[in-house]
Amino acid sequence: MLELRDINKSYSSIPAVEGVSFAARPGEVTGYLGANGSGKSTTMKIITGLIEASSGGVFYQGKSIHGDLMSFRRILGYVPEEPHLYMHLSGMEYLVMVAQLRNMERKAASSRIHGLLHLFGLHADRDLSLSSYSKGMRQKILLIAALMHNPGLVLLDEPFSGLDVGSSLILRSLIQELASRGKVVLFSSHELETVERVCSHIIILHRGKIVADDSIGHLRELMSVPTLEGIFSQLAVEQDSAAISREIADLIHA
Ligand SMILES: Nc1ncnc2c1ncn2[C@@H]1O[C@H](COP(=O)(O)OP(=O)(O)OP(=O)(O)O)[C@@H](O)[C@H]1O
Repeated sequence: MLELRDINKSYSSIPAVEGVSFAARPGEVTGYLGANGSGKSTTMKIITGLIEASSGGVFYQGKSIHGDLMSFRRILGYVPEEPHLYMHLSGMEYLVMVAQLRNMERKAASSRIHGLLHLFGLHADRDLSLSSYSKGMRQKILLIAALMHNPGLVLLDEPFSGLDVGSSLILRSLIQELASRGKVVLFSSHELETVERVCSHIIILHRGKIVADDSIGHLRELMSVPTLEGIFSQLAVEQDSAAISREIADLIHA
């Protein structure tokens, strides 16, 4: 189980996340939702140890991740929202480099990489440089890099970004398959329809604070709203979309 206990993070004394505590359990897909700037990526980076919380702790299987960050990272698979890829490398070279950094056995890693490239439809492009890949192709490389070592904890920050319909359908099923095999899966997305289909449990952040932590079914009942979009709008959307869109159209029309 992954647990966050009272996480606070400020940038130049401006709070980005405040008092964030939740648990993500094996076998469940936990959706992490919130408007732009609500603190989702900040939380994800704190879980990976990429940035440090101002206070609070992250625990995996009951132990602080900072006790042995290297071992924790070996069981972690992370797809970042804003990746830093080495664009001069080919897809294949990049994945081999990631496998080496993870100390994966060379032959086993190679056969796993070839297999995953085939399944993600990228095998024919494996020797092209990442700079020539489309956004969706790069996203698939990031997914392969995050999953090829069979991580126990899977963190996906906007994983559907750039994927076409067919690939999104595969990823949807894959996320559920990974959870059903006992992994802890935490994923953030703005695609509420996908979240509604895939997640057993959702957490909604609003301005850095958790405003919901429950199953979608229970939230529907509690709030008497039939859809996740309705729940999200009540808890985390403050503006009147129709009024703003009219103002934008008026402004450009003037
Ligand atoms: N490196 C940084 N320096 C200063 N402020 C930051 C930094 N990174 C994030 N923030 C601020 O922290 C807050 C939360 O940002 P974060 O990227 O976590 O939001 P998010 O929920 O992932 O948003 P989005 O949906 O747009 O990706 C925002 O107010 C943002 O401006």
